[in-house]
Parts: sequence; structure tokens; C-alpha cells
Amino acid sequence: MSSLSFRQFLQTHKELIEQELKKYIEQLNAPAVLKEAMDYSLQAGGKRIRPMLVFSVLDALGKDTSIGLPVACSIEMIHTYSLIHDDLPGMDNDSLRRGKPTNHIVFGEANAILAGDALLTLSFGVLSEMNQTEVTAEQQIAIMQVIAQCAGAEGMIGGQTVDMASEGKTISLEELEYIHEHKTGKLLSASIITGAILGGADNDQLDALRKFSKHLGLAFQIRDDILDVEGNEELIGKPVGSDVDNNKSTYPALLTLNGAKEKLAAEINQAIHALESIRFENSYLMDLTKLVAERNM
Ligand SMILES: CC(C)=CCC/C(C)=C/COP(=O)(O)OP(=O)(O)O
Ligand SMILES: C=C(C)CCOP(=O)(O)OP(=O)(O)O
Ligand SMILES: [Mg+2]
Ligand SMILES: [Mg+2]
Repeated sequence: MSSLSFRQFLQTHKELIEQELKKYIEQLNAPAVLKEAMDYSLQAGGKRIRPMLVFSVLDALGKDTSIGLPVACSIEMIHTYSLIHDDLPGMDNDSLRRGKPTNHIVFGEANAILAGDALLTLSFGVLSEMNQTEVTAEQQIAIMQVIAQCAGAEGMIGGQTVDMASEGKTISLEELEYIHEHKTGKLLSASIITGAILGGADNDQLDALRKFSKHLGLAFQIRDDILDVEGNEELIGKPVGSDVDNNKSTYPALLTLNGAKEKLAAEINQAIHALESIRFENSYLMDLTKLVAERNM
């Protein structure tokens, strides 16, 4: 268990992951414009919440957080590709992300699509090259399976597909929950589950972490919906009101703003409850849960 304060923990690990992401791009023998477009979005900021989940789970299991670096980078690459593609004219058509012009605004649509494709491909390359003294072949395969499932058709891409198909329609709360749990929740879950696999969690710990991740993932996207209504554009680094402009179904739209806040609080409580059932030191995970509930960015 690390002795760093939560703030120090976030700061040191943010620096660590950003340096490492930079190195992966520098090492590529690829066209300059492609490397530039990949690096642009990877280094554009962001809270790095998924990497922090990987590191926090490892810390909770008493492991050195640095062994999670390739997994954390891989997941952040997938997350970044998903945002580049989500912002494209054919999807949400947004021009601001992380406080900067979106990838396609700077590099053009073709390069943005390709930079996203290249990040997704690189993410699995990174996993395939994990240090064999830190991870067994069995763990490595299990990690790749979890990430493939959570990011693919049964996970994030499935959620995004239904999100796109639902634009301009009134959908049920059940359908909205499917969208949120998949387009956002699954990759957050992958961060927690892969951290657990890498850290050697036992079956009880894995079960509790799965429950925790399901509630945290949904809570994260509900908070995102709320920020789209009452957030500060400078802090969130993307346009406020984009969901209404795009005719998206959201928790505030279906439940009212107060209803969405109540649902967020309920999900956070269940996430905390799941965490409390685990027999390990989980203070950074608890801090991250509170951050998800209260975040303004
Ligand atoms: C396969 C793809 C492209 C997946 C995208 C997944 C995703 C969570 C996008 C952001 O959601 P959002 O559009 O609700 O949030 P934001 O306001 O950040 O754009
Ligand atoms: C899944 C959603 C809601 C898209 C934004 O994710 P984040 O809020 O984690 O974005 P960054 O901090 O990485 O920019
Ligand atoms: Mg979207
Ligand atoms: Mg979007």
C-alpha cells in the first residue's frame, strides 16, 4: 500500500502514464502525420481515470503499481481512439475536446479515422509485449480477452452503436442503461478487472470488483450527462449542451436533473457498498469513487 496522499498518487501516476504514452508513439516507424495525430489526442490532457483505476486496484492488492503501466497505456489508447471517433462528423460532430480542437478539425477526417484505428491496433500490440517477469502468459491472455470483450461489439462499440441509433428518439430507461453501461461502463470495468487479474485477486475479490465496476461505470456516465447540462465548458473542455443539440437521450432528459442526481447517488452508494465488502486496503479506490460522484471536469 503506497504512502502517497491521493493527490500525490494522481499526480505521479499521471506523469508516469503521459511519459510512457509519448514513448510508445515516438518508437513507431510510421508516417509523421499519423504519429502527430495519435500523439495530439493522447497528450491533449484528460483525467486518466481508467489508468488510475488500474493503478489503484494494484495498490489495493499490495502490488507495485508500475507493473500496470502497459495495461493502463493500452486502455488509455482505446479510450482516446474512441473519443477521436466519437467526435467525428459522422458521430457526435464535436469540435472541442479536452479544451482543444478535436482531432479531425486539426488533421482532417481521414487522418482522424486512421489515428483512431492506429491507437486501437497499437493498444493490443502493447499488451502482446508485456514484460514476462511481471505477468504470466495466462494473465496476459486473460487481460487481452477482457479488454477485447469490453472494447468490442459486446462492449463499448455495441453501446456506441445503440447510442447513435437512438439519436432523436425517445428510448426507455432500460435502453439508456444499456447504452451507458456499454459505451462507457465497459472500458471502466476493463480497467478494474485487468488490474485485478494482474494483481492476482482471488475470486471473492474479483466478484466484488466486478460489482463495484458496474455501478462506478454507470455513475461515471450519469455524471457526464449531468455535466453536459450544468457543467462549466472551460472545466469539462467540451461543449455544454451537446447532448440536447444532438437529440441524445440522457439521464437528465429521462429523469429530470434532480432524478439523474438521485440515480447517481444511488449508483455511487452501491459502488461503495461493493468496495466495503472486499477484504483489502482500498483507499484510493474509495477516493476515485468520490471523485467520479463529484467531478466537475
Ligand atoms: C466506438 C466509439 C466511437 C465509442 C465512443 C464511446 C464513448 C464513451 C464516447 C463518449 O461518449 P459521449 O459522446 O456521451 O461523451 P462526450 O460528451 O465526452 O463526447
Ligand atoms: C466516457 C465518456 C463520458 C467520455 C469522456 O471520458 P472522460 O471524461 O474520461 O474523458 P477524459 O478525461 O479522458 O478527457
Ligand atoms: Mg457520443
Ligand atoms: Mg460525444
